[in-house]
Amino acid sequence: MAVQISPSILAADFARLADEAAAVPNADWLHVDVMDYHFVPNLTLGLPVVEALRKATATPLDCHLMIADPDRWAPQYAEAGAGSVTIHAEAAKAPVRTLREIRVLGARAGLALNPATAVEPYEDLLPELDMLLLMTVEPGFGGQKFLDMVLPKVRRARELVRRHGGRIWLQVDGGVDADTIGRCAEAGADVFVAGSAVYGASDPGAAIDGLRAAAIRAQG
Ligand SMILES: O=C(CO)[C@H](O)[C@H](O)COP(=O)(O)O
Repeated sequence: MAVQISPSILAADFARLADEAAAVPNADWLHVDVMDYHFVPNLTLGLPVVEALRKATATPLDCHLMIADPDRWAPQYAEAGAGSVTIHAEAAKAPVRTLREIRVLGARAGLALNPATAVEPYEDLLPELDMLLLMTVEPGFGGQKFLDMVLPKVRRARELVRRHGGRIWLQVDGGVDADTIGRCAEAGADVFVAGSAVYGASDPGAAIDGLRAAAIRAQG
């Protein structure tokens, strides 16, 4: 599995987002956390910022919608130029329709699960997905401690994905750093979101290289 690193701009300087995007030329994606004060107790950014970022960087945008009504808004993020749009299973009321709309609009379609949400009930949705995101913290804030309890679910998700042809990327998000990324990779994740571990480092590009090397080592 190819390792991909998606630095989260949640940990970047919001006053200098174009510069912060330019500081990670070796990133596979830029992870954009959209929060609405409803699905999570935090507020970040929305469509205008995604549209501006799209013009400011060639790095594809990996938009993670932590919002209460993803069925209404997700297609607009695809139209705004996001390369990937992920909706939460806990929030979506019509996930099949929404995931299909995301794909029709040319973006990759992702489904996110909170730490306490089991993956098995969503097996039938796998054909609609390009990526499954397993949260390794409760969504809402950067800088939280990685939840080891999610690792068995990462293993079970990898097995489900394997049974469905292995095409779907398996992303982990929250508390991913040089210490925890190896455990995630060993459990079967292949796309790694890292906020503090990248933008909290003195050299964000070097931090990405270090994370990528650690994940590849753990894959064996
Ligand atoms: O989705 C998120 C929080 O809801 C963030 O992407 C995530 O927490 C990344 O930040 P860090 O690497 O600092 O934990």
